[in-house]
Amino acid sequence: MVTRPQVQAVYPSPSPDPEIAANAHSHPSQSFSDKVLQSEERLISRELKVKHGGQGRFVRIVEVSARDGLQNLHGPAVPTEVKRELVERLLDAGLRNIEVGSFVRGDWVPQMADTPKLLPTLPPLTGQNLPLPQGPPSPPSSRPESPSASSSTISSSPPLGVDFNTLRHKLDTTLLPPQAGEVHYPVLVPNMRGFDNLIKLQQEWSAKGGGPLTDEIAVFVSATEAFSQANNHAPLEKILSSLPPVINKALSLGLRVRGYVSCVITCPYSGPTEPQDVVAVAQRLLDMGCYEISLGDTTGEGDPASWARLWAATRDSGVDMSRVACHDTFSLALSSLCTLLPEGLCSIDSSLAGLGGCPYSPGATGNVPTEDVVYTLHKLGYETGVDLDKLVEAGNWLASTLGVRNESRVGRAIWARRVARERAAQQQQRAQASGAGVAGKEGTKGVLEDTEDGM
Ligand SMILES: CC(C)(COP(=O)([O-])OP(=O)([O-])OC[C@H]1O[C@@H](n2cnc3c(N)ncnc32)[C@H](O)[C@@H]1OP(=O)([O-])[O-])[C@@H](O)C(=O)NCCC(=O)NCCSC(=O)C[C@@](C)(O)CC(=O)[O-]
Repeated sequence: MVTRPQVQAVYPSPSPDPEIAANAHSHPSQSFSDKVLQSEERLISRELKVKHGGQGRFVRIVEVSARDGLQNLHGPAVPTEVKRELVERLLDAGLRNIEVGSFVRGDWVPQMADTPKLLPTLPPLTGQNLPLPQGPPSPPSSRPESPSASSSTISSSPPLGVDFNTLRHKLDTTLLPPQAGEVHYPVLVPNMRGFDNLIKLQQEWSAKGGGPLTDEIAVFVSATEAFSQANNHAPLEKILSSLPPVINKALSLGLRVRGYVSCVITCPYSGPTEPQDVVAVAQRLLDMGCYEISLGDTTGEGDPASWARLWAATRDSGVDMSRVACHDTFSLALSSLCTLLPEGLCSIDSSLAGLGGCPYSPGATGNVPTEDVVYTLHKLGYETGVDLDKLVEAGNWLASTLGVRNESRVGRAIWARRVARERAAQQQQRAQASGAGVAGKEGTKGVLEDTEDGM
């Protein structure tokens, strides 16, 4: 019998900079953002508009902070309202594939127990043609709207009241494929019981006139026997043979099914994983009807060499498995991703502010921070459809709200610069108001130079 491991909180809870915290709590469409929008200095990512290497190729981000990020947090349950705002902020930043929760046992993973409560509160799925941050207005959705649509409709007005078309920061949308605008809210489903709970919820919601709550489930399997026992509480073969009815039922109801394979590089209990074991499990999931497989480095021990080895094995199998979920435990996630990008990596699972970990992989940190991934991709000339500035705002808001450290170095750096600029602008205003314009300008110059030089 496998007992639930005692895992210490992964994140310390430092007191965030009060000024940063105050700004992080402000609504993105409110004064701080407005001021920044007016500032020529807003676009810290302006220098990213290079086109080399990636040649503008679109790389999809699957954002997992609301599920993988929160599932491991100890202490009081994160309020459903915070999760809802998180999803809205992610949508506002341009993310479209947002994993929002799990239908697992609430007593095993308490932070996911409110998933049935959360789903009906989210901006309704609009299916096709949700406007990208910079895209043209979309036609009205033909799908039925949820009862909450009047207060939270994203097809006609974006969730945070931001008119995307007025944003000065324009991403190069000409390079984004049409499906980049589609919203998906995948939810983790371990077994038929979990799937039945989802369907029951949908039926109750539909009876009230609500629309689809999700169009995607994700099933998860380990590449190793030991992790299957720890995570799914059953032997690997038993889990694999239990999934076809779940997947068939989901497909028959029009849901798409994503497959996760965990521990693709190493297992916290059995050591290095053989690439052929990963390929064998992934192949079974694909044969069952999963539309894609996310290869999960659960322990975060992957490096460019081990990923290259696995990549070669998946390629030799003749099956496309070019989607990965790297935890960043040993800080090599970005290096690994950069190695895989020229090899055809097309989708990356990542977590806002690097939030997360796995309850069954002691010491593992969260998925690689989304801010760091987006920054790197844009820098290398790939497109994501994501507004880095808004993402950074969301990451700082999330870390501050939860009282945890923001694990995104990009997020911290960009936010610090913005705070410094804001401070400088305030100093300048004060100096001008007091009639000391020249002195004020000199003071501002000093603040900006200090900040940029210091990073
Ligand atoms: C897998 C289970 C559900 C099996 O749970 P179990 O207890 O082994 O299931 P069981 O079949 O023995 O049933 C025992 C009781 O649980 C109930 N039950 C059974 N299933 C469910 C369900 N779905 N929801 C609610 N209740 C459920 C079931 O109905 C029964 O209740 P009773 O009849 O005695 O009253 C459990 O072990 C569990 O919840 N584990 C947590 C797994 C988890 O969430 N892990 C973290 C996510 S995976 C991950 O993070 C890795 C990933 C995906 O991110 C990739 C990567 O980065 O590596």
